[in-house]
Amino acid sequence: MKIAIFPGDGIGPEVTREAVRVLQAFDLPGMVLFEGDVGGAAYHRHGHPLPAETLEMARAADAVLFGAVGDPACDGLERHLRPEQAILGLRAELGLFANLRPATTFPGLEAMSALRPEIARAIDLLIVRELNGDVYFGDKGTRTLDDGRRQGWDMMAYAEDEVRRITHVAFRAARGRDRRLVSVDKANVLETSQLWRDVVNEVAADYPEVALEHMYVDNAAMQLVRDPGRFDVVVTGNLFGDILSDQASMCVGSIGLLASASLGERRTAHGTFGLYEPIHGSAPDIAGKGRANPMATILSAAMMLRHSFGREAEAVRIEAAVAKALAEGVRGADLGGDAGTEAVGDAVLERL
Ligand SMILES: NC(=O)C1=CN([C@@H]2O[C@H](COP(=O)(O)OP(=O)(O)OC[C@H]3O[C@@H](n4cnc5c(N)ncnc54)[C@H](O)[C@@H]3O)[C@@H](O)[C@H]2O)C=CC1
Ligand SMILES: CC(C)CC(=O)C(=O)O
Ligand SMILES: [Mg+2]
Repeated sequence: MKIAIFPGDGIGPEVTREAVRVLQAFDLPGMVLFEGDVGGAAYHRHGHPLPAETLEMARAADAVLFGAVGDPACDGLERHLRPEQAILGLRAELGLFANLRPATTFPGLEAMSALRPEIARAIDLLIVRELNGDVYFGDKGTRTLDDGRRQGWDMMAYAEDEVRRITHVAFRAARGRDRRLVSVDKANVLETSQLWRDVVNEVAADYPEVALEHMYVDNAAMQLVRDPGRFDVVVTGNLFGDILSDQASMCVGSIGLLASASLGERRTAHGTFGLYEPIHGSAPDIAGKGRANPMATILSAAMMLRHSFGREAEAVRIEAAVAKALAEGVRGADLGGDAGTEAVGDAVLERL
């Protein structure tokens, strides 16, 4: 059980610390943790956001626990040196194409949702976001047009095999849940999306037991707040999945609650190699204040135990402890309370 810990920037180290405490509480046989530099922290120490030794560390591990990257002091750097390149680079280099982002209502937390409690109560969805393609990884640049105006451009593209493999992941997930899949695209405008839709329809033939629906992303954003209960599994591209998952977090109550698993094809002794991280970023506005909610990272550690180590029982214990803490009124500042990062970690540990 080799776990690479990459805390990163801003609140990354604060929330990762609490998740590590939870992992260590199980005292699992053979669990080894080693820590590496990523993001702005790595740039300041090594001159690069994803140093070669960090990437090697990830390759040598069975799983990676990732905090967050992003440092306003680095916003002026050339793009390839910016902190965000660390997470993009890890996702690409490690072939982590499937990003699972579950969003489920916690009993007792309905009033914290940005939606009305009776609407929030029904949320139990899984966003399956493609993570290795789309406009995030296309060629990009800025150029000067003939008339002297500057133009920024980013290439959006998906190859059919990229769509096919993430669609299979989503259908398999739907098969194990409520057998409803919504594919989100913008096929009325984008060629990338038309191909996406065509390939999803082709793959659907293998899963007749799953009800498939296509939805344009603008409508999906609206439906997500109108009636989130209508969604079971959502499959979508990198950009749309990024945006919709932040939105889903506020339907649940806070971005500090949503975990994620990024998986590829590499197998470990007990599951799939993966990178596990909260869906939020480095939150520079609250960094260093001990106010970040570590629950999303703690729940990401639970996903790690489940997907990379086959430790379902321990994963369920963590998820139950978080749910219990929330049900018993433990609230970070993001949920209108005054429990600090460490106090939230303590509350989860006490309920394990
Ligand atoms: N995977 C990653 O490492 C990601 C990195 N980023 C980076 O993070 C930096 C900040 O980006 P933002 O757009 O501000 O997004 P963000 O997710 O870091 O923060 C958005 C808002 O949510 C709050 N927030 C986030 N996590 C929280 C938590 N655990 N507890 C309580 N409040 C929390 C923040 O205080 C802020 O007000 C940028 O450099 C961005 O590129 C953003 C998203 C993902
Ligand atoms: C920082 C970005 C590269 C990605 C992002 O916002 C995310 O994965 O949620
Ligand atoms: Mg995001």
